[in-house]
Amino acid sequence: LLRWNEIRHGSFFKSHILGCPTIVSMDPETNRYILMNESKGLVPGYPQSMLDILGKSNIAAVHGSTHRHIRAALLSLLCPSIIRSQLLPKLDDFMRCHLSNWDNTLIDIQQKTKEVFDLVFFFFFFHNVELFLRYLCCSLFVVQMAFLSSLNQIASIEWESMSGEFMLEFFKLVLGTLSLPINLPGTNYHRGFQARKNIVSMLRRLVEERRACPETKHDMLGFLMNGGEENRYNLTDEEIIDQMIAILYSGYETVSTTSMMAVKYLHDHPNALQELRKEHLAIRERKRAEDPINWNDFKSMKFTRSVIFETSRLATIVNGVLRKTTQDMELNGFVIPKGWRIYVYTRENNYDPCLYPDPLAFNPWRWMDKSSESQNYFFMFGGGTRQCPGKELGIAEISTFLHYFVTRYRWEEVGGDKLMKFPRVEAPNGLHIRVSSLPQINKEGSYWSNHIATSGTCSVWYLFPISEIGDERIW
Ligand code: HEM
Repeated sequence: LLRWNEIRHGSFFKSHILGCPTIVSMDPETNRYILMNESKGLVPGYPQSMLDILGKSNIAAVHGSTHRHIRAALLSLLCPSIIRSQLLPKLDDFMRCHLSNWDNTLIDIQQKTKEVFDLVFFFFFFHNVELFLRYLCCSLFVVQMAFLSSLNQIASIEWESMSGEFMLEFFKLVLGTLSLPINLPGTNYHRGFQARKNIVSMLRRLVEERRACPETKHDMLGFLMNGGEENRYNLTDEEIIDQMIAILYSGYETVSTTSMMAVKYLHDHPNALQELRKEHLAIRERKRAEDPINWNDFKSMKFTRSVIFETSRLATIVNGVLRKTTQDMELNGFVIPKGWRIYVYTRENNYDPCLYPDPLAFNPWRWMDKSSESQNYFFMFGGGTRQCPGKELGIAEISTFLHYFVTRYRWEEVGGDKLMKFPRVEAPNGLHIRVSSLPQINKEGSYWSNHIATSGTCSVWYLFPISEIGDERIW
């Protein structure tokens, strides 16, 4: 067996992360072994600040039978039948509404995707959004929202600014999880911890209000509280609250950044955009303008799924995952002492030419063969018993966003915006695009050109027969 000071580079080496001795593993085979063998003592090893702020019942903080129990509850919440019957209709409703009025605008698509995907979780969690907002009024923002009486009366601007306030607390929490655990006023950790307290007390009162009311709400919170009809999972209030935070935290940024990067890659690869648009226009052509996309439509989006995988691979939205050893153990010819962290660094695997020929090319077609998703080193959503339970929901969210985006709009980049891929994917000054409407097609096969003129709130539409225009929607 080798000593650690003999090896400082290559695909398996020692470093330090946040003061802890950490092995960085980039070897696909070793990474697979680590992810598949939690039961041998390779448990999640996230930093103390993250565990403190996300809560001790959080799914990433628990192991063994507790993990299995909580994971089963989350999986039942995020499973295909719930996505099909409950989440997809909400998603459609939400995206249809939020992706309107972008015509002739200059937008920062990074900012927009963040806003859109932050808000979407409120719709999933809180069936009765009005109740949630009233609740927030009582606890945080007494004056602003007191006059609201029903969801229909909530102007989207007010709704957005309200949830914006909640998100401010949530952003502090997120920053805190990425800081050194020094609990002094002014530190990110301290602010994050305070934000956790605020969020927990709000959610606790919400859970208590729900308990006091006999009616079961059919939303994520209702499901976590009741485990479906038969109360199968029986989570404590603390566990429920920590899982709500876990879901918000895990879906935060992963989905919005993948969407932003998909928009970027599609812009730079017109062939891929053309193929994607063809797929989505074919869905729209089977429907009336007001028809939502349903499960069958979602399942038919094969090229869209490929675009999402290729975007996750090439941009590498998640660089890797952290584990720690619960005992001394041998790994890859080395003895790793108990308590050391292992950074299962999957970024390199995404650019391995043996796994992905011409790895730096954006080529969604490489995913069109269904078996590519089940290859052994596909780690973009993790692996083993910790594989992302939100994978299918994340894909459904991005697909619905892309559906309304590419069927309603065309866009061009303003240009000059910097894009960073490491240590995290972001556009430090935003990614600005100029958006214009795409001519629409109705079920009978005639186009209506997006508004020719707008006066106040009234838009003038003009119908063109297909024969006069030709199929100019697809470029
Ligand atoms: C493109 C979007 C997403 C990506 C790339 C992604 C990636 C990942 C990865 C790599 C892991 C493994 C973490 C580990 O092994 O320690 C993970 C776990 C997890 N993800 Fe996702 N995720 C995405 C979307 C979501 C969404 C939308 C949700 C919630 C609805 C979610 C909820 C979770 C949860 C709860 C875990 C922890 C699972 C466990 O510890 O058993 N993720 N995700």
